[in-house]
Amino acid sequence: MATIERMYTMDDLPQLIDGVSSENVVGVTQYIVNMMSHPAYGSSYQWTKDDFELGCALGRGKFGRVYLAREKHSKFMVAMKVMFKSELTKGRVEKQLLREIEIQSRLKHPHILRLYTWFHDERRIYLALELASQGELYKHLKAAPNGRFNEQRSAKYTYQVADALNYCHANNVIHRDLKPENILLTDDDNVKLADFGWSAHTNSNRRKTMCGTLDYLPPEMVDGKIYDDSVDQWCLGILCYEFLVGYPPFESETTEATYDKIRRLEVDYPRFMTSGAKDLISRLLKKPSSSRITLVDVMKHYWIKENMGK
Ligand SMILES: Nc1ncnc2c1ncn2[C@@H]1O[C@H](COP(=O)(O)OP(=O)(O)OP(=O)(O)O)[C@@H](O)[C@H]1O
Repeated sequence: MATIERMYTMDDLPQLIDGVSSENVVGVTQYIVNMMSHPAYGSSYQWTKDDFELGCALGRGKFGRVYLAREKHSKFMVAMKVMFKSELTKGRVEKQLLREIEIQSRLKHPHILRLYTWFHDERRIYLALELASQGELYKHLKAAPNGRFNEQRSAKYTYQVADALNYCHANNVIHRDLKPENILLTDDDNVKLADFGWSAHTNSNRRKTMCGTLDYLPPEMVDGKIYDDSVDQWCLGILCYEFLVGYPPFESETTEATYDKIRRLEVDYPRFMTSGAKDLISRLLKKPSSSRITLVDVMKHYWIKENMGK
C-alpha cells in the first residue's frame, strides 16, 4: 500500500479534516495550517538541529541516542536519532548507515518506520524518524503473560510485518534482519518495521553476505549459498513462532547447535500451539526457499484471518 504523494493545499483543508471529531477540529486545523505554512512544505529545505526542540531520551543504540523531539514551527513530534560521526567512523559503519538512510527515506508504508529527513553538523548525524512511542516490540513480548503474545496479537503483528515486507520486496529491498528488537510499536498498537542497516537492494545480483541474527538465519545463509528475498519469509516464520512461544525455534547453547537445528529443520511445536498457527509457520519455514508461502498468501492465510476477525 502506498501513501499519497501529491502536495495538499489549503483548498484541501475541508477534505483533510473530514471525519475529525468536533472537539479536535480546531487543533487539527491549526496543526495542518502550521505544517503547510512551513518553508519546508513542498520545497527543498535545509533542516538543522535549530528547527527542533529535543526532549527526553527514548533509548540508546550502539552508535547514539534517540530523543523525543518537536519541530518548532508545526509542533510535529518525531524521534530524533543522534549519532557521533567519530563513533560511526570508529565502528566502520558509515557506508552501512548511508545505505540505511537511502533505503529508509524512500520507503513509505504504514508499517515501515518513516525517515522524514536527515542532516548533519560538524560532529553529529541526525535522523528525524517517525515516533513509535511504545518502543521495541521485544520489550512488550518479554512483558506479556508467560513472555508470549496471544493468537490475536501474534496474527495481527504477523499480518502487518508481512504487509511491510511485501512492500519492501515490491521495491527491490530485502530487510534481512527481522527480529522483535527491530520492530517498534505505536501508541495505537500497530507495528513499524525499523532498522534497515542490513537491508539490501535486490536488483543487483543475489548476494551471499552473511549477516543478521543467528536464531533467524535461514538455511541458505547458514550454508553461505546465494539467496533472494524469500529469506524474509523464513524470518517471518521465526518471528511468528517467537511471538507465540516466547523464544525462537532454533535457540541453542552454541552456534554449532543452532546451525545444526536450522539445517535439520528441527522445530519443536509446543502442544499449546494451534494447528492453524503451526500450518502457517511450517509453510514459512521451508528449506527450499522457492517453496515458502508468499507474503500475499500469508496475509490471506486462514489462521491470520480467523484471529484478525476478517
Ligand atoms: N522511532 C522511534 N520511536 C520511539 N522510540 C525509538 C524510536 N527509535 C528508537 N527508539 C528507542 O531507542 C532505542 C535505541 O534505538 P536505536 O535504533 O538507536 O538502537 P538499536 O536498534 O540498538 O540500533 P543499533 O543497533 O543500530 O544501534 C530503541 O531501543 C527504542 O527503545
